[in-house]
Amino acid sequence: MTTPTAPTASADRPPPPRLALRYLAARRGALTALGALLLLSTAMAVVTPQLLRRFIDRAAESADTSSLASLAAAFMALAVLTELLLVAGDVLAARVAWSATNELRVDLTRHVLGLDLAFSERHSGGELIERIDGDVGKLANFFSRMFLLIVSNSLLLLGIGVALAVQDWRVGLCYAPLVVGAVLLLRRLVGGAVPASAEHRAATARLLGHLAERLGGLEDIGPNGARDHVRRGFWAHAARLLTAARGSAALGVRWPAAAQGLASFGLLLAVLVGALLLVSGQTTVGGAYVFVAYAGMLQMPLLHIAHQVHDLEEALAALGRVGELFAERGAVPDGPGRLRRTAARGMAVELAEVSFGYGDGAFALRGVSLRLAPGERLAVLGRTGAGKSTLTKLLFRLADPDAGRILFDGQDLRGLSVDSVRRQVGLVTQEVWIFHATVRENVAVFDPGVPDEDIRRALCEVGLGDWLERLPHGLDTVLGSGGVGHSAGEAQLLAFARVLIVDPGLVVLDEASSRLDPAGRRAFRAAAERLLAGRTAVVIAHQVEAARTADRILVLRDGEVLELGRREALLADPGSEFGRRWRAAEVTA
Ligand SMILES: Nc1ncnc2c1ncn2[C@@H]1O[C@H](COP(=O)(O)OP(=O)(O)OP(=O)(O)O)[C@@H](O)[C@H]1O
Repeated sequence: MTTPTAPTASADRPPPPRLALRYLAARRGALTALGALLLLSTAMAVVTPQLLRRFIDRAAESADTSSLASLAAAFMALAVLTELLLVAGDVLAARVAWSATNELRVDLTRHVLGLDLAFSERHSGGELIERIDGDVGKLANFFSRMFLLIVSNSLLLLGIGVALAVQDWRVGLCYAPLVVGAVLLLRRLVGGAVPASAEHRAATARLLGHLAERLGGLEDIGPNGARDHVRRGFWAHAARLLTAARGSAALGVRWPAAAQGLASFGLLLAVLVGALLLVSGQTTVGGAYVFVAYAGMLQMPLLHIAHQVHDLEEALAALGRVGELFAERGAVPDGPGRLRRTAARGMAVELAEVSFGYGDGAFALRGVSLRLAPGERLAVLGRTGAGKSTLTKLLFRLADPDAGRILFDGQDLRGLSVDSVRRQVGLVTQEVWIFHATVRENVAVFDPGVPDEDIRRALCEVGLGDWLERLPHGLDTVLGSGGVGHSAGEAQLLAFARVLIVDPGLVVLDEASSRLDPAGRRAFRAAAERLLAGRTAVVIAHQVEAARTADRILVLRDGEVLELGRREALLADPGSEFGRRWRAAEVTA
């Protein structure tokens, strides 16, 4: 049986390096320019102490002031140029980082939006925000200059070593093991901090997920006295986050401290060696200065390399998580075709021996067969758990049947793209999501191609004409949190207007009016009549009253068809369950 709730990671997930290459390759030009800038500033960092050395030695030899002045001018020009290169590098790196991470965020968001209900049931909103924004944010440095910094700082270390060895091979000899030892030690310390930092991020994601979920249910939490429980949950998550953050911070400071210690040790060594060589007359004051200057410069590339390696490990972990998210597939595979409607208004709908289960061994629907001609209206009744919403999910192609077929206008849904099917099914449930956006955007669902006239007409048709008139800025009025409020009934009618704009071949109303009061239900019914007129429709309800205008009735029990037939025929049948419930409800047809 199909398991729409099971994770559906697939084997065609792009491995992290390939995923990264896709975004890096698109920025080849900027990255090459950035590499050139970094190389140039590295070369300048190695050359600068040599200029100073000459200056000091010439000054000690009491050389003429004009050559000293030109050396000083060259030094200043080099310093200014170095700063300019740094600024240009920062600007370029920020651009690359922003454009690459934003592109990745957009791609990820689009991918997540294309996934199905089962996916959103498995992941809380807070967790997804952390993955789409938090994990991707970790990649900013990776995309812009992580590798370039590792390379340029390694080159700087090499350049310092070569410059020292050229000047005095004995100093060069001391330098090499010091640097190799430092890099190995830092590598160990940095590696040790990575699991703690991963736990820190995971604890953050859990807290955000918890908060988002509880905030979503705020309306139910207050009246039901669950505030203390929510507060305790928050403290428990926050306490775990604090422990993880402390652990990560404690390990995170070890390697910068070690790098600083090593650099100080190198500086001390350089001062000693420089003093010894100077006193023994084997080097000049300028030469001794260069030893000390290069030793002082050691700390920066060591810290940078350690930092970048740390970031690289975090970035690879983040890339792995991003890759996992990209690998999520909907429970329903796309078919090769696109749904074609054969009539202008409603579609013909057919279910042939449809069975479906949620993977727990039980059937939610079993052997359901029915046919609806274009424009026919079916009311689906049944007790709780009878399989009504499961039928909705299959019609909206949130899942495919385990056995049997569903056909729209004679086309098997399995052979069609999911998107083309969902475009032809207008689904309204009791949960209507009103976006914090204008009325126009809410009705057209952000499609800028929908003319205002169509939006106004749709709103009037569902009975929201007067409501629109009263809005302070008409279609430009912002709804949702912080904007103009709306009732549950108005939200339902807005959902109807959305369906009218899309003009689907099948409309499914799933318990859509169950939260409304009698007045709201009357407005709903009137709007539903206008919406459903001439369209094929499936109306799912607990209340038998919803079958008042239906052509056909389907009564489900434990996933199986208990009764199916034309409404009048069932009403005329004294043994009909639907007829019995209809009479019990004293509804007049
Ligand atoms: N996501 C799910 N995972 C596992 N089982 C599910 C899931 N959704 C529904 N079921 C089970 O499938 C069966 C049919 O459920 P369905 O939601 O279709 O019933 P329903 O008629 O719509 O009920 P209600 O009127 O209460 O909404 C029930 O036994 C239910 O427990």
